[in-house]
Formats: sequence, structure tokens, C-alpha cells
Amino acid sequence: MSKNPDGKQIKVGILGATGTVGQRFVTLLAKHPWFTIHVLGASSRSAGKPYTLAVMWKQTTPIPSVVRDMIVRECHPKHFAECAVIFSGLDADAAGDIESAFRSADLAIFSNAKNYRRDPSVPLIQQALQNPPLKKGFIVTNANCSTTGYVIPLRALEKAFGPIESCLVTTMQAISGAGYPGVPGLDIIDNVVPYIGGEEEKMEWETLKILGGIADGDDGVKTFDMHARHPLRVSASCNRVPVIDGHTMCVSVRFQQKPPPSPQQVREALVAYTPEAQSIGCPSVPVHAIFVHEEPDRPQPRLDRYYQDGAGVSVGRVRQCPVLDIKFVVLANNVSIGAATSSIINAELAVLKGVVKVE
Ligand SMILES: NC(=O)C1=CN([C@@H]2O[C@H](COP(=O)(O)OP(=O)(O)OC[C@H]3O[C@@H](n4cnc5c(N)ncnc54)[C@H](OP(=O)(O)O)[C@@H]3O)[C@@H](O)[C@H]2O)C=CC1
Ligand SMILES: N[C@@H](CC(=O)OP(=O)(O)O)C(=O)O
Repeated sequence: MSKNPDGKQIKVGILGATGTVGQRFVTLLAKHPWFTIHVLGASSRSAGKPYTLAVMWKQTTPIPSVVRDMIVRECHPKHFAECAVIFSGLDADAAGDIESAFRSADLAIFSNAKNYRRDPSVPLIQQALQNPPLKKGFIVTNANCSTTGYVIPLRALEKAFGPIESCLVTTMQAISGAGYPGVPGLDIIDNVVPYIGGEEEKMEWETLKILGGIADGDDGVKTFDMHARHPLRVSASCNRVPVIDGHTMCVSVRFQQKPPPSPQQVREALVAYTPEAQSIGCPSVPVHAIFVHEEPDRPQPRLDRYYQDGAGVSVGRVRQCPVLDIKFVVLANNVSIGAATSSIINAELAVLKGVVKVE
């Protein structure tokens, strides 16, 4: 078992613990080396019930014994006061007010909900690395699950070859992305739905906020700038497909560097990529963040969505693009690296950087 900097177990709470992302949090945190699940929160429909009765458990492993009899609480800060870290898998309709109340109560929230992603005081995924000037109560958000999945290889490519100038991305997104019960069977079986409300816009601006970095404000306070000075322009097309878990994305990129890297150089850069969070010792970051397939028909969601327990991403079909420079296919587990795992990595970073104080 790895030790956090203080060698103590860290009490954590989960908001939205009964949902699709909440269940993944429960599964991952029940076996986490530093974090101990202390409180579970959900809506008034679930509050007051033991977790086993409140949840419609949809994971392939049993409900962990540590939470089975835990009584689910209302999402009120008073129930979470002893938690050093609070993870949120709240429905976006509820997350705005609840997460704001938790932040005001000086609690540290690591959220999957979209509500605060545009807030310049809120970092998105790896921006949490960069010594954010966070107050005691703060929110760190994940990006959208599709954004996170394809930003990982984009980040690896920028690290190796400098800025990417243009990117076209077409997604084939799993049904679980819409939560439970999600898209009705009659709409999705034998079908593809070429529209997911708000998704394309999120992919287009979140990518810039993540890769664009941190801006210096007039008053010297650093902000996480969604209009960051990054040359990249993204065009996203998002589709829902009859897959349970795992978002597949076809990506084409143009580099600023001329001549651009060859497909073989791109493959090597993706394989060699070590995320910063891994080098500083976050236990949930996989040893190999990106797996590059050589077979022409991979990655596939059914075969590859559990690569590194869902924390890694799979890339395949790296080849020349006759319109931009290089194209490839990415597969990311939307519920793991696209949601719960990313939040957990953000919280691990915050602990290692001393942003979260362990009492
Ligand atoms: N599914 C995915 O792949 C991804 C989801 N996200 C985001 O993560 C969040 C959770 O998504 P997901 O798990 O799919 O959603 P679900 O619908 O499966 O779960 C929603 C959770 O929110 C709780 N909740 C709903 N209303 C309230 C309320 N008024 N007060 C307190 N709790 C409430 C529910 O509790 P109860 O059971 O009691 O109703 C449940 O625990 C969303 O914001 C989503 O956009 C982000 C990335 C990927
Ligand atoms: N909309 C995503 C999941 C999601 O909830 O995204 P966001 O947190 O950006 O609203 C999907 O359907 O797969």
C-alpha cells in the first residue's frame, strides 16, 4: 500500500454516490491506498437509506463491504465537515447550488459536473498540477468525458512536437455517458443518434482551456483561462452509439511544426508519454497512460475499455491524413478516465502538492 505524504488515511465523501459516476467512485475509492470513504450523499430520494437499498448497482464487481450499510445523507456540507476531499458525481441540475455551498463551507470539491468548468478560478484536469492559487474551499472540475479522452494523446503530441494548430474530432459515445437509465432502448438499439446536446461546444472550448494553460490576471492572480493564447482550433462532431461503456473518437490533427512528424514518430511519442501526475507519484495514474495498437482494427470498446482498469487510453490506426497531417482513433473509458478516475487523480495531485491539508 503506497503512503500519502503524511502517511495517514484521508477521509473522503462522495456526492451523487448512487449514480453511474458515483458507483465508479465507490468502486475505486474502496480500494484506494490513501482515501477512506467516510460519507455518501445523494438526493432526498436516497437519503436515510442504507447504500444497498438506495443504489441501483450496475458495476460488474459487488458493492464494496465498507459502504454496504452506510446510510446515504442529504448533500449538505454539515454531513461532510470531516472530509478532507469531496468527490462529486452530481447531476448537473443539482451540482451548481450544492457544490457552491460546499465551497463556501471551505470544503475541497473534485467534480465531474459541467457547471463550473468555465469559471476562470476553477482548474480543469491537468491544470490542477500547476500550483493553482486555490483558497481553502475550492472546486476542481474534470473536463467532459470525450474531451478528457482525446486531450491525453493531444497533450502527448504537443509535448513531443509543439503546438497543434487544427483538430477535427468525431465521437462515437457510449450510452452510459448519459447516466442511468440514460438513452431509451427504443432510441439507441439498431441506431446511431447524431446529436448530444452541448457536447460539441464543450469539446471545442474545454480543449483550449486545458491545453492553453494559465493566464496572469491584471491583479497578479493567476486564472485558468478558457481564452488562453493557444493556436488550436477544434471542430467536434458527437454521436451516440449502441455501446455500453467507452467513447471512441476519430481524430485528425495539423501541427504547427513543418514538416510534421511521421506516423511512426507519432506512435513513438504516444508510447513514450509519461503524464506529469505519474512522475510525481499519483497512485491512480497508470504506468502506461496510452497504449498504441498496431492491429488495423483496434481499439474497440468491447475489447479495450478496461485497459489499465479504465484509467489508460487506447490509440490505433495512426496514419497520414491527406487533409490535415496525421489521423488516429482513440478509445477512452468515459466513466473511469473520463470521469471518476480523473477526479481521483486530481485529488491525489492536490494532496501531493499540499493544496489539500491532511489533518
Ligand atoms: N456518465 C458519464 O460517463 C459522465 C458523467 N459526467 C457528469 O457526472 C455527473 C454525474 O453523471 P452520472 O453519474 O452519469 O449521472 P446519474 O444520473 O447516473 O447520477 C446522478 C446522481 O446525482 C444525484 N442527484 C440527482 N439530483 C440530486 C439532487 N437534487 N440532490 C442531490 N443529489 C442529486 C443522484 O442521486 P439519486 O440516486 O438519489 O437520484 C445520483 O447519485 C453529471 O454531472 C454528468 O454530466 C461527466 C463525465 C462522464
Ligand atoms: N455528455 C457526456 C457525459 C457528460 O455528462 O458530460 P458533461 O459532464 O460534459 O455534461 C456523454 O454523453 O457521454
